[in-house]
Amino acid sequence: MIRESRTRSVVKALSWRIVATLTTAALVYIFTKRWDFAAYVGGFEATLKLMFFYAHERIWNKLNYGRKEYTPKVIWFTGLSGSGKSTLAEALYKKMKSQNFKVEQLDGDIIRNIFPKTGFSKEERNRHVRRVGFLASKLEENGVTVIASFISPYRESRDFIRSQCQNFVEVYVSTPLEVCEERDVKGLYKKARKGEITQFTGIDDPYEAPENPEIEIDTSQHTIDDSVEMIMKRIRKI
Ligand SMILES: Nc1ncnc2c1ncn2[C@@H]1O[C@H](COP(=O)(O)OS(=O)(=O)O)[C@@H](OP(=O)(O)O)[C@H]1O
Ligand SMILES: Nc1ncnc2c1ncn2[C@@H]1O[C@H](COP(=O)(O)OP(=O)(O)O)[C@@H](O)[C@H]1O
Repeated sequence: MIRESRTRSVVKALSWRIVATLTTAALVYIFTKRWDFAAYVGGFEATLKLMFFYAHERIWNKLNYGRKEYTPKVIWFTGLSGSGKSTLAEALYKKMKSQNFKVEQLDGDIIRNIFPKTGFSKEERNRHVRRVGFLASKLEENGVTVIASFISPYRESRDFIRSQCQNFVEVYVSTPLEVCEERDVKGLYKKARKGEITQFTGIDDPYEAPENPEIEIDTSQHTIDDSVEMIMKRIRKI
């Protein structure tokens, strides 16, 4: 959360005072043609209004009227490879960052590049997903909203993360397999079909779709911007 410091209030008060007092002094001079009057009125006005402005700012800082409290969340994108998880996560991250949310992004490919020995067996995927989920819950505990994008194909590991988090928002990116395969962003579906890679989610490895996700998006039906707007709208209510 961003708070106005006392110094910022003082600097704002000063800068505004200079502009406003010069205006007042100029008006007094225009009406009286007296530089001494203009200087006296300007001087008194500046001193009094500086004090009042500071007091006004500090009083408003104590009032909660018109302030909305935002609770941090773990926004978890799950879905097949190529479904659009990373694309949506990145767009949402940029949008939230631009609105000054305290937000962090975690992506399957990036984590796997850091820990390249992570495999794709059920045990390895579950271990990897639970580890990241635990980290996400710690970030959330400390006020950071986490945007995570992992295939996370098994319900048990997603449910584990849900149990660790205060506000878990499961976003099921339900783009059909045929569309993901058609996109084949990294050429992995082609390799999986040829048998050059095995245990590929959706081809020869399972994907357990969420039963009650907070949000479901099929990216073959919605643009990136619409999807991000949909998520933003939904998370404001959670
Ligand atoms: N066998 C197999 N199955 C699925 N995915 C594979 C596989 N081998 C490599 N890749 C690439 O690894 C990315 C998935 O990593 P994740 O950490 O998100 O997967 S998981 O949650 O542990 O299931 C995934 O990235 P995305 O396409 O962004 O999902 C693939 O590029
Ligand atoms: N509406 C959409 N939303 C998200 N991605 C889309 C959309 N339309 C086309 N795409 C494309 O689909 C691909 C999805 O890839 P990616 O985000 O890496 O998926 P994943 O992280 O699920 O593997 C990207 O090349 C993206 O540009």
